[in-house]
Order: sequence, then structure tokens, then C-alpha cells
Amino acid sequence: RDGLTDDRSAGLFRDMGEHVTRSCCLGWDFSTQRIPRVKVVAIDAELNVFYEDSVHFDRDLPEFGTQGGVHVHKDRLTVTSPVLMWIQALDIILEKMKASGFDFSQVFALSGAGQQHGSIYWKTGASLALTALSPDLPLHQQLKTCFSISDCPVWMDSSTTAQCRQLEAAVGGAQSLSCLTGSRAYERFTGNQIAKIYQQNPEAYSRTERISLVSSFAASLFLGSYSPIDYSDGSGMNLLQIQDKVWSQTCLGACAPHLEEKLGVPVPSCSVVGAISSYYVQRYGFPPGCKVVAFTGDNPASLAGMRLEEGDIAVSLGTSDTLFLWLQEPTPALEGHIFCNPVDPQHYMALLCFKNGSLMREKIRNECASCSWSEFSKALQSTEMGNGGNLGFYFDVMDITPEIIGRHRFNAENHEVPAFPRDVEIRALIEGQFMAKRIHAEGLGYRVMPKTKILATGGASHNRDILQVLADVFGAPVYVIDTANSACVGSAYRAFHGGKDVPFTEVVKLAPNPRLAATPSPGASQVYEALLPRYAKLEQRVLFRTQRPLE
Ligand SMILES: Nc1ncnc2c1ncn2[C@@H]1O[C@H](COP(=O)(O)OP(=O)(O)O)[C@@H](O)[C@H]1O
Ligand SMILES: O=C(CO)[C@@H](O)[C@H](O)COP(=O)(O)O
Repeated sequence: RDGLTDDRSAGLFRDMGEHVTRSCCLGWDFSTQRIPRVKVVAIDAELNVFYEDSVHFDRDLPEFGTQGGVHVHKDRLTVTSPVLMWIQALDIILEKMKASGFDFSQVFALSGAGQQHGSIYWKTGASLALTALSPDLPLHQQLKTCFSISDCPVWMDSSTTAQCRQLEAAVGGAQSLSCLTGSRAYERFTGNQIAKIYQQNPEAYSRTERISLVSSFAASLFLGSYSPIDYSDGSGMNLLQIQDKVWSQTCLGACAPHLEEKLGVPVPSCSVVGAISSYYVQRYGFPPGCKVVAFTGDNPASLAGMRLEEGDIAVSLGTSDTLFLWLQEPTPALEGHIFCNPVDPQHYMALLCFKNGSLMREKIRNECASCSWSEFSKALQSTEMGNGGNLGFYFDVMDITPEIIGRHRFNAENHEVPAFPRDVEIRALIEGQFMAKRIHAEGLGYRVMPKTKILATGGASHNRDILQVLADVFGAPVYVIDTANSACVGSAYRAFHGGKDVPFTEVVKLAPNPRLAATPSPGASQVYEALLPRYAKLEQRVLFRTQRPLE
């Protein structure tokens, strides 16, 4: 496994005895991925994870009173995290590493990931405090007065609908904003969060000398000066022109005044942003030349951790389903997010979320397969690819991609039917879910290539028969990987790669390979080449019919 095994196994060397002399890189993660905590892994030159540790926000720092690492406010829309909690978590984890005998002198580079979209507001004068850190005191004691906002907006916040509409209006509509910045306006995206702070708390905004993302904030703690925002995480702000890699003046102007100087100049994600602050050299024994490679968002870091390459696609089959795509020529749309690629500055990545994932599969399993995954599998085995032309749409909750609710079934003549036999229902669900993924990925510019790999993760990736349908619909082999901690491991890989003039794939070629789980069945491409356009057309029909009235 390349993940933190579980909550309580933290702080461990994987193989006692050998660690003392290993030259290594550190990967940090300040996200809420799976468990809300700050995490670290150390990897050696062979890319083996030999140390891992974490600090759990709610359990280890109860004084901040968070649940899941956040405060949900009375309006149920505003969601924030205390900035000092993140800093104190870093203090604790560094002390734990020191106490366990971790040899910091062997760390030649580090990088990290942050939950995307969250923003940190450094008060005027904070840069002086950052550069003058005393090695005798923990960070949180020295930085406690450095922030103009103490509880920071995070990605779960959805309180900025008014600001989203203002931003879209300023650039000529949602599609124009998406073409420019990779996404239409989203409440959690940082530009809209900054606009809200400026509108509701102008004093705090004017007392702010620098605004960081969670990723660049964490990098700043290691640098002892402000770290620039990297292109990839910067793409989650509704502010960065993803093609030109510069801030959009129109978007900045629509959000708040003097924003460009508060954000600093964005940099390529593989940049070395500086050497570690002398604070860490003196307090923990890091080498003075230890490189800090730009931190990025947790999803971009996961893409690096999964070692996605051009043409590859990662499919997470969890409670909801998520797709990570590697894109060469993005076509931004009203759905999904396009980010600059974190490991190849010429390319892009995309994120698509499908809400009706495993919960929908579980419901159909309970209704049609006596609550048993093995019965469910038997139904997939006993039905043919293409399901005799029967197609289904299953969305018990309003989905994000596409915005459809309800169950809709069509026979081979495109006539709507009220029900399918049980086995047909199961295959219609799984084929439909994967055809939708392929269609929506292609809508963002994705193309299946001869070398395409599909990397499957999440609960349903344990089911071979589900993965077989995935391989057939995409016409590409499916591999399974453990991504329990892909953002952290990806950050350590990125630390290795940062500043080197070689492709990322070259640097990570020693990393463990994913396991092959399914290859396309003979004849699959003919079957699905015919079905995919039909599914897309029917989806439009259902969408048109179920679309909510415009507000
Ligand atoms: N053998 C299986 N076949 C299909 N789905 C499965 C199987 N085992 C578990 N799952 C599904 O995996 C889901 C959990 O996925 P997981 O990735 O662990 O969740 P999360 O998205 O919450 O991290 C469960 O809802 C369950 O329906
Ligand atoms: O909002 C998004 C992506 O757009 C989230 O994925 C955040 O990046 C943080 O989520 P975790 O993965 O850390 O829970």
C-alpha cells in the first residue's frame, strides 16, 4: 500500500533500522481527503514510502472545536477552518517526527498538497514575522497575530451564489468564464470567496497584504516567505486564464480591488519556489539546501500520485463517482473543471463528479440482486454487452453530471419503458453509468488513445464484473490502484521531480505499478461505438424533459 494504513498507525517507520541514512523527499497533505488531517510521507530514492505520520484535526486539536476539520455556520452555507489549527497541526507533526528519530538532515526536497479553493488572509506585516521565525518557539505561537481572517473559507462553503452571478455577468456569461478559467462560477472557487470577504468585511480585506490558497499557505510556512500560487491549484479560483497562465484582469476586477498584488505572480507547478527556512534547519536539522517545490491542490497531487499519463483516466467508484482526466486540448464546458496539469505544463487535467455512484448501485443491488454483490455480478455475467439495446438512466438524487433526476428506461427502439427484467436493469445501470462517464469526458476534450489506461479506485473497484463493463465501454484496460493517500505520495513524487529538466514519468518509473484487472472483451468497441451516440441523444432528451425551470 502507498497509503496511510489507518488513523492510528501514524508516525511509523515502515522498516525499522534502515531509515537512518536514507536520502529522501517529504510529501505533505493539508486536505480533507478521506480523513481531515495533516499528513506526511517520506519516500526514499527508490520511491518506497518508509515513513508516514498524521495529525487529526478533530481528535488531536479539540480546542478548535471542528467537526471534520471545519466549522459549519448557522446559515449551513458558510464553512470555515481556523488557520491556526493547520499551523498547530504542522508543529505537532514535526515534533512527532523528531521524537520518533526521523533524520531530517536527509530530506533534500519537499512538496505538498492542500484542499483546493480555500483561502488564507495574511495581515499587513505578516511577511516580517514569517522571515523572522525564532527556532526556539513553535510556529503557531509566532504566527498567531498574522492573519486578518482567523477562520478561513474552505471548499465546502457554498455561500457565494450572488458573487458567482456577478463574476459570470462581468465576463459575458458562464460559458465565457469557463472558456477563460476552466470552470463556470462555483461557490467554493476562491475568486468568489474573496469577493464575498471584500463585500462583507472590507476592513479585513484592506488589512490583508497577501492571499494564499491552502497549498501556497502551507508552502509559505516551509519557505519562511510567501510562496507563489501554482498554475494547477490556481485553476480552481475562477481567476486564472488557464491557456495563458496569467490572472484575468476582468475577473480580478470583478472580485475585489488590488487583488493582483495580494495574489502574487502564479508559477508553473513544478517550480522550486526556494530553499527551506532557516527555522527548520535550526529547530529540526533539515539541510539548508532542502528544496521547496511549489505546493498544489490535493486533486492535482493525486493525479501525480496515481502517475496518470497522457490519455489515461482515473475512475474513483466511491459513494459518488469522480473522474480525473489527462487532457491535451481541453474544451471547457458548463460542467466539470479544467485545471492546468500539475506535472506537465503544456497539458491539462479535468475533474468530473457524478453524484449517483455507489449509493445508486447499492439501491439497484438491493432491489434486483437480493442485496448481494455476488448476485449483482451474476447478472452482469449472464447478460450481453450492449444489453440487447436497452438503455437506462438512474439518478435517485439530482446529479451534477448531467443535471438529471429520476429513473428513465428505453428499449432498443428508443421507446420509454416502465421497467426492465432484473438482470437487464443491473446491466443498464452499470453500462449507463460508464457510458455517461465516457460521453462527458469526451465533452471536455478527452480522447481514448491506443495507450490509454483506466485506473480504478474506490469501493466498487473491488468488483471484477463492474470493471469488465468499464473496460468494454472505454475499450481500454482497467487497472486497480490503492489511492488511500495518493495526494501525499504524489506530493513526494513532485518533490523529487521539481526543478529537474526531465519528464515526470521518468522520475516516477520506479514506483509500484497498478494491477491489471480487466481487458476489453472482443467485439466491445463495435457494440459501444453504436450505443454511445444513442445514449448521448437519449440523455439530451431526458435532460430537456427534466430540466428545472430557470430561476
Ligand atoms: N464488491 C463490491 N461491488 C460493488 N460495490 C462495492 C463493493 N464493495 C463495496 N462497494 C461500494 O463501495 C462504496 C464505498 O466506496 P468507498 O470508496 O470506500 O467510499 P467513499 O467514497 O465514501 O470513500 C460502498 O457504498 C459500496 O456500495
Ligand atoms: O472541491 C474540491 C475539488 O474541486 C475538493 O476535492 C477539495 O479539493 C478538497 O477535498 P478533499 O479531496 O480534500 O476532501
